[in-house]
Amino acid sequence: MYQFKRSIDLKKHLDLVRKSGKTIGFVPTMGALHSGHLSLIQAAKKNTDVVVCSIFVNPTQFNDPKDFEKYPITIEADIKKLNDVSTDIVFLPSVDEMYPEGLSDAIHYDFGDLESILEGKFRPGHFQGVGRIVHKLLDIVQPNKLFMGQKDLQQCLIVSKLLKIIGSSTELVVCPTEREPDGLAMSSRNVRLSPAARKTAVAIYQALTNLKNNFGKDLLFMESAHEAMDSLKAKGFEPEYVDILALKDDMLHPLDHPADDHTIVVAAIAAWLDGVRLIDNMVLKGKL
Ligand SMILES: Nc1ncnc2c1ncn2[C@@H]1O[C@H](COP(=O)(O)OP(=O)(O)OP(=O)(O)O)[C@@H](O)[C@H]1O
Ligand SMILES: CC(C)(CO)[C@@H](O)C(=O)[O-]
Ligand code: BAL
Repeated sequence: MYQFKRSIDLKKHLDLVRKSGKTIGFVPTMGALHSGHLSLIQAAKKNTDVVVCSIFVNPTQFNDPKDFEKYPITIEADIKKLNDVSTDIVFLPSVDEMYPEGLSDAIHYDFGDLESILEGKFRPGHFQGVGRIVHKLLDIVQPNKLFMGQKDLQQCLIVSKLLKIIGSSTELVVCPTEREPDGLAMSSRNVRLSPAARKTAVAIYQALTNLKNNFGKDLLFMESAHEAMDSLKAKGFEPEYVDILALKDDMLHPLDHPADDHTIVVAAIAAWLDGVRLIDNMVLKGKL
């Protein structure tokens, strides 16, 4: 596996890859890799010739400095895991490499209403930071396909919008959420849960599954969401949102009327447990 720290070196290498007629798949990550990340690498390997994974804990997308400080870093183990699944290239830039202009000097992306709901509402500035770093990484890697996880569904929609804003021809491939055997969505932040909280954490998945099983049985979406919120609170969570939404035209809309046959319906949850913020979502109706 090739390792690059400088974008100029990675760019030169990828120019040669492109000249040889090979396609490039890209999996951006913040490291602390788990099987969810590795499933993205596998999808990229299936669909493209040369797979690039980046590991960069991007400071500009953290609205909470404590979250940034505590973000798990396991570089040696990450490199081993990437090697084990025969990743072609890992890109490990420094903050100075990615932000020579400094952290505060940012351009603004117009993501519209998508930026002010769900994650955007509770993590102000988060998606501007995601847009800024993904834009930079895309300029360096120029992949044919970009692989991202459904666990961060809103992030996928933001990146889809970013690709349009910057006129990129890269295709976004959204991959399914990998789960632990009990159903908890794999996430780098799970390692920060105490053993007791780790057991409780599965309630998020259970709440989503309940919403899915009950969807369509009545028209009381709001009530179902409130019940899910209350049951999470009773188990010791501090939920930020439990929302049921319609996915249309790369936008999530509040579902305030019965969904027609073509509408994709999604439930999304964010909740704090044991000082860790967990997110997950599930399609209740239709297919992404
Ligand atoms: N369980 C999962 N299944 C599939 N893809 C995932 C999963 N978890 C994360 N990803 C995807 O991996 C990519 C990198 O995500 P990231 O490095 O932030 O990991 P993470 O586990 O989501 O971390 P955290 O949940 O702590 O933010 C993103 O596209 C993300 O959606
Ligand atoms: C896309 C990303 C790598 C940008 O830093 C990050 O938000 C993530 O890991 O999901
Ligand atoms: N997995 C999305 C990136 C973040 O939580 O900052």
